[in-house]
Amino acid sequence: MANEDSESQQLTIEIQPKLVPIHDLTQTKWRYLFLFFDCTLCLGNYFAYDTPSVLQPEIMDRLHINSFEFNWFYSVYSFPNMILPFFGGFLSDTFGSRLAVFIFSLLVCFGQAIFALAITIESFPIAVLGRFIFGLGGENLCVVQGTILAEWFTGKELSMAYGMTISIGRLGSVINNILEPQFYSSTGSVVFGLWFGLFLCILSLILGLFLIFMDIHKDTLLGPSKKKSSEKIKISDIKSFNFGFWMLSGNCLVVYICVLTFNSIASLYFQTRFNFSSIEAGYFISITYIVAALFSPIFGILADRLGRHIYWIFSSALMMLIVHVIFILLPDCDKCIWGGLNLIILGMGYSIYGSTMWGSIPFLVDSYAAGTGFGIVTAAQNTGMTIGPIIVGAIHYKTEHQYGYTYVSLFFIIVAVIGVTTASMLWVWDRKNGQHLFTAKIYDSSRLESANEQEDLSKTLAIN
Ligand SMILES: C[C@H](NC(=O)[C@@H](N)CCCCN)C(=O)O
Repeated sequence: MANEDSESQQLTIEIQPKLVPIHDLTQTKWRYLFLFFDCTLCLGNYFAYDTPSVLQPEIMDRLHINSFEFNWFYSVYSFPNMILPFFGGFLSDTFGSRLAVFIFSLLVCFGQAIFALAITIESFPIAVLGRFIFGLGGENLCVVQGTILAEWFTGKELSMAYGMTISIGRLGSVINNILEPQFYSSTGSVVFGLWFGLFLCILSLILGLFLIFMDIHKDTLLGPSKKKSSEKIKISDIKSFNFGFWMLSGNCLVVYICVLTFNSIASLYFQTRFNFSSIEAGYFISITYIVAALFSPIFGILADRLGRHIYWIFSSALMMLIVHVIFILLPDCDKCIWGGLNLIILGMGYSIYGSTMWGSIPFLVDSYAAGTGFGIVTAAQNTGMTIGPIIVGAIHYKTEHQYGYTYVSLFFIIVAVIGVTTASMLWVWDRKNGQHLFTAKIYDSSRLESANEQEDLSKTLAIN
């Protein structure tokens, strides 16, 4: 009997630290419903962002604009976002992610409504204004999407969760590429597709409201937040962000150039080098996003299981380098598929990078500064998205007559080498500074404190 007693006591003591309060929704299956709402938050944005590029000749025709003017639709989106996501992330840390979700979702809808209206009434300046407002909301919404997710998913499922958001987002891009030309061919007008984009943005906003309600409910069940004043973000805190975080931001800037900037020129690239028609090239360039939509969650789950985020980041940066070296070595050919196969490697590298890089931010900044962290990395990404196409365009313009795409490929190789170098520097830094990117330890002092409190409680129970 005495023996049994001590056995049951031992059992209680062993289980105690693993017990979690059932009123913490982030520890229940409800978190997957939350993940669903989080994934759909940017769906409308991903879809509508890519619409002009799919309907470029038709929109240019309708508004009587040239390709330089058309590019304004993308520049006014990316250029302000070299800075804005930083403020968006800061706003989300200061006033809370829920208010930020609401405001940025409204801006996305408002911007897309203005853009669709402008194309309907054939006004170029109003269309530019619409894209600007759409951009104000769009990138910031994706910042909050990442920030709020880090509050619901801890280290062991974080990369899977980010992988899912990329998967659904890029699915939005692929659906746009497929649906928009169909809408155009069946209605004979670009207008229907643009209003459909608004419908998706409103749908994302409505599902976003469910996400807000779930988050409020989570906090109500947990009781009042015990955030100390020292845990509130101040602008000056940015100075104390560690070297690893800045390396990750620089790495994001260059690696995304290797994927997204390349993707933006890939249609013409495939038509020129491999002699495909624009429709065939369109199919090819979808490969990168289709692979990303399929594989991002899978690589995310693998990274969650195995940890070692820094290995994944390094290998994906290396894959970008391999892809662009293959492209420079590949001879021009008539309708050969090698370029398409190379895009599968690019899509794989992108899936690994997207799910593990964004998922690494909470391992490098304190949780109360997560929004600002996501904002800075997104601002870095948009800097790449703004300068990358300008440099590539200039190189192509100057060298295409004599050298075709050789110098453009060389540029991508140099950028990929910077990607591999920054990933290596991040690796070395991480080894010397707690190995957060190796063991997937959340960089969050408040959670560490509560873990210590729980440990103390279990020790007290064991003694009693
Ligand atoms: C996850 C990552 N996110 C982004 O690139 C964001 N800048 C949002 C882009 C949405 C379209 N404007 C990604 O998609 O890889």
